Amino acid sequence: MRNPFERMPTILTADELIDKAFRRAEKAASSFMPRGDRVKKARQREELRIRTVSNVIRDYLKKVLERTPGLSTLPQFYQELVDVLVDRDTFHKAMAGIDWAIRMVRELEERYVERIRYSRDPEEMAQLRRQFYGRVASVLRDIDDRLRYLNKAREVLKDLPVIDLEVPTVVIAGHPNVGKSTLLKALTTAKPEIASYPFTTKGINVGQFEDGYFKYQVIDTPGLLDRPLSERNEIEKQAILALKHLGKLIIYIFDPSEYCGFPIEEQMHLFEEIYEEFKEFPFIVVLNKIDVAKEEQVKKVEEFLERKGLKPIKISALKGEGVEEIRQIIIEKLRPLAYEYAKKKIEEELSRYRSTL
Ligand SMILES: Nc1nc2c(ncn2[C@@H]2O[C@H](COP(=O)(O)OP(=O)(O)OP(=O)(O)O)[C@@H](O)[C@H]2O)c(=O)[nH]1
Repeated sequence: MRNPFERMPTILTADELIDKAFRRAEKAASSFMPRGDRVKKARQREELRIRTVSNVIRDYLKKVLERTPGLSTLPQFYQELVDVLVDRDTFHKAMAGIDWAIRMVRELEERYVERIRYSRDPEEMAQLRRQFYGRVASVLRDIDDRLRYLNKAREVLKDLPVIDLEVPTVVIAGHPNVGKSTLLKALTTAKPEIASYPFTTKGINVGQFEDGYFKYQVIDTPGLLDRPLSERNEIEKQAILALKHLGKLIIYIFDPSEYCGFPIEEQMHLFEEIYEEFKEFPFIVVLNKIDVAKEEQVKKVEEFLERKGLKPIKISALKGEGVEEIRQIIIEKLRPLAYEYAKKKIEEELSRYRSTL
């Protein structure tokens, strides 16, 4: 899966598009060798200008429409993210405006070509063509606001994280410096990809691993699941909501050694918030940095978790200890889902194949 907005072209402003179309028309007219008498030549040349302007504008606007995904057709995860970044209503209006402009330009083209065909005076033809230019320019200026809006939307939307939505996904949570990215690196084979993420200044880390049959994806979203809820703004809250449509399993990491800079109590508090927020999800609770943590620190967290009926896995992500156990639990919990996803994908491919027969 790629970012659905990746194919959107840069959106030109009305004036840029007008310029482009008029320049192309002049170029076409200057290399054109019309035949016949003076009147015929003038007619052909003016008609060519009008057709070229109309084609350039309509082709470009059609490309914009084709390459802009319909918001409601996007997977839920992307819809949630899009809703915080752009206003759906304005976005739809912008698309409708473009559609309207395409039709208007086409109509003007037909109308003015016809009028030029009836004219016998080259001066009048040039005047009609200039009138056509003026009317087309005014149609485009009418939608200038919408074009500009769409371009701004594109700027943010093209930076949405590229996440494979057809692979079951594990989301890592925990305070900064507890070892989230170290564990992600240890779990996933490929070097984690740092996808940009418009909600935080840091990128989102994405890595995958395979169990021989299926793929699993692990992501770490710095800035989202590493701070108390009260510190998050609306946009971040919405981004967390989006994570709920993506994540199928949460790995929560504690650093009982407190080397991360957050006291155990604070870590417990954050855990409670995230545990509550994602209560419908299976959790794997991890105590990291076991190589440097003191026994009483480990015990303190263990007792806290025991009261909730949870048994943590003790690891050292840095030394790779316990990582394999986590991998096995992920596989055990997500394999049925991985199987479902794979089956769905094969069925889709089959039906696409059948439709080509
Ligand atoms: N001793 C020890 N250090 C570890 C272990 N795991 C991670 N660290 C160290 O802890 C520091 C923070 O690790 P990161 O993986 O960057 O932590 P993070 O949670 O991803 O941090 P943010 O990206 O800021 O959220 C690094 O210096 C790691 O080398 C471990 O098991 N033992």
